[in-house]
Amino acid sequence: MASHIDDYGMIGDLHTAALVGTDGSIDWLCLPRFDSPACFAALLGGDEHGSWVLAPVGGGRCTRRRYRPDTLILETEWDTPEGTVRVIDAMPPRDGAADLVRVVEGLSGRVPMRTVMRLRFGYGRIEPWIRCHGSELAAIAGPDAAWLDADVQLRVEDGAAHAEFTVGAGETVSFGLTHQLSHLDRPRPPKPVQALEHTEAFWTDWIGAMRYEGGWSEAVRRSLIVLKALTYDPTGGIAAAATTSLPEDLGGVRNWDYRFCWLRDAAFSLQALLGTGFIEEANAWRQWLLRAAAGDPAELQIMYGIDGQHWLPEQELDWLPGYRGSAPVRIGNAATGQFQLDVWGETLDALHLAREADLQADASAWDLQLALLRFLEEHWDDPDDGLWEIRGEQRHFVHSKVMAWAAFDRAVHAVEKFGLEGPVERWRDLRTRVHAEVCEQGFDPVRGTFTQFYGSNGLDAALLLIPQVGFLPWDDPRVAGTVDAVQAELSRDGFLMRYDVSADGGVDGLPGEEGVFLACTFWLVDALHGIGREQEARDLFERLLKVRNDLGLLSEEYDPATGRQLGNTPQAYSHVGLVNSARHLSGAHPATTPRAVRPER
Ligand SMILES: OC[C@H]1O[C@H](O[C@H]2O[C@H](CO)[C@@H](O)[C@H](O)[C@H]2O)[C@H](O)[C@@H](O)[C@@H]1O
Repeated sequence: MASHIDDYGMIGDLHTAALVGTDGSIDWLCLPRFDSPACFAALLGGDEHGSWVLAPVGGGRCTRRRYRPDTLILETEWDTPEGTVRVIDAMPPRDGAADLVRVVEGLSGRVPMRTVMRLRFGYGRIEPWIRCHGSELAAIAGPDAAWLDADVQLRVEDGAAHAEFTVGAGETVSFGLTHQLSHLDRPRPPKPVQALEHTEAFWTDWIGAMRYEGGWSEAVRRSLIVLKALTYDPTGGIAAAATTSLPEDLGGVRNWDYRFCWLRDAAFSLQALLGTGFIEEANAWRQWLLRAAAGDPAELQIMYGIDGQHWLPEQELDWLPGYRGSAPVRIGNAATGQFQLDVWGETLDALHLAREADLQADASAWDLQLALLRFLEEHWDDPDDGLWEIRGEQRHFVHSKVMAWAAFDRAVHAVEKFGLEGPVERWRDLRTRVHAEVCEQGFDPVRGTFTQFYGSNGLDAALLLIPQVGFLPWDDPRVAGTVDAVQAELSRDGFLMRYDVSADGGVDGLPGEEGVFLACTFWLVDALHGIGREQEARDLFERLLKVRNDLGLLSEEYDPATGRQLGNTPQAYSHVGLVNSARHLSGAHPATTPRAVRPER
């Protein structure tokens, strides 16, 4: 059975990521990219779907683990009756082919170890043809080929590579796995020790460019490393998470594929990266966006593949039973075809933020903005599916309209502040119209709160963003009323649901419940801080920090009843929330002045 979601640590090479359990088992790895088929898919099934165990013979949970400071190198240690042993796992930044290195270090005594590497390509379905000679193994099936080089003799049994060995204090035993497309030549095998040195230098150098001097620095650094690790380096596209189909409702059907780039999530990531000085990543994402969204603005999708791919059809993998029985397992995402009005606002806001942050001028960015605005002028008053991607009836979501307001507002500012050309009078009028409509139809004066959609009985956590985007000032009584109402109706043990799944007769059209949404709870931190309830904001932030696993990782959701994380992991949305809340609580420089804290690297 797969481990608890929060028992997994991530290693990655800026093209893909692997999840390593506290038991030393790698249960998830898609090769060669985040969105490729998995070759280790035990996360969504059992060992028969592919995994790689490297642990003491006695097995069990490790005694402790950590990332090497400021890196994505994972060190897992076991104290056993025979001695203490450490397994170091890393994926060196890609240099041609994908490498995964595992180095066993004896720390004391002599510890008997075992490894079983069961490669199953095609999401656990395809057993490769394996050849093994001594300490080398080659596996091939369809488009995939992989090679394992070990310091110990390997044997093949039951379609998997096995080895048993003993490691003494001061000794090391290394394993290097390389993947390549099967029609290409075998790449050079990794040299594990040099690979670790290279990986360490890469990450420490990268995070060394951070310009953030506020509180909770350790947690912020870790979250930024996660955001970087979820970025597909060749294109700058940012994956929403490293996994598919980890359930929002354990045992339920709310299982989705997050290995794609949502414009919304990426726009939030951009705020966090710009706000901490990472200009290059912001620039790369903008270029990704300009390529992905090129074409007819009416065809703008809410998400694309990490390379800008448009077609992401949703399919169910019926041979995988799902994480602890949470079926179906889905790949692709039908939300791609949805109309989510807020995405125009978030995209235009992100491009505006980039311009304010002085990112190298790019004329095509303004051309894209103009095209998006032309579409928005015609469609801002259409009902949509909203940012929660409901699969029920389309509605006039308040958050969507607020983001349409933000889009017109940023357009007006672009003309006023940067002298760009556009129909500014028309945008000013639209800005006023949208604002008036939202205040009239999206606000319930009896309850003193904005509502989830026009005429709704329900609320949603996205209403907390109203003052953040500048739609109303923090001291407006309607803001305080909304914060109170959202907190009262959507809190579970102090954490926030994104909406009440039962309100308005089941707004999302899906069966089952779900956990509290971590990004939304960070928004509550920001809202409490914004309306002056400082201590409450800090206390909630501290509680959220405790939800992180021992490695500082957050998935999408959390179940306060079991104290376990839920949903895809690690999730950019949640880590962005952490970084932005830390920045807000620290009074750090706004995202628009990233160079203000320290000079550029
Ligand atoms: O449960 C409903 C929806 O859940 C997913 O969407 C959520 O994740 C997205 C990526 O982080 C985020 O942008 C969105 O706001 C979230 O609601 C899922 O991808 C959808 O298909 C699903 O309908």
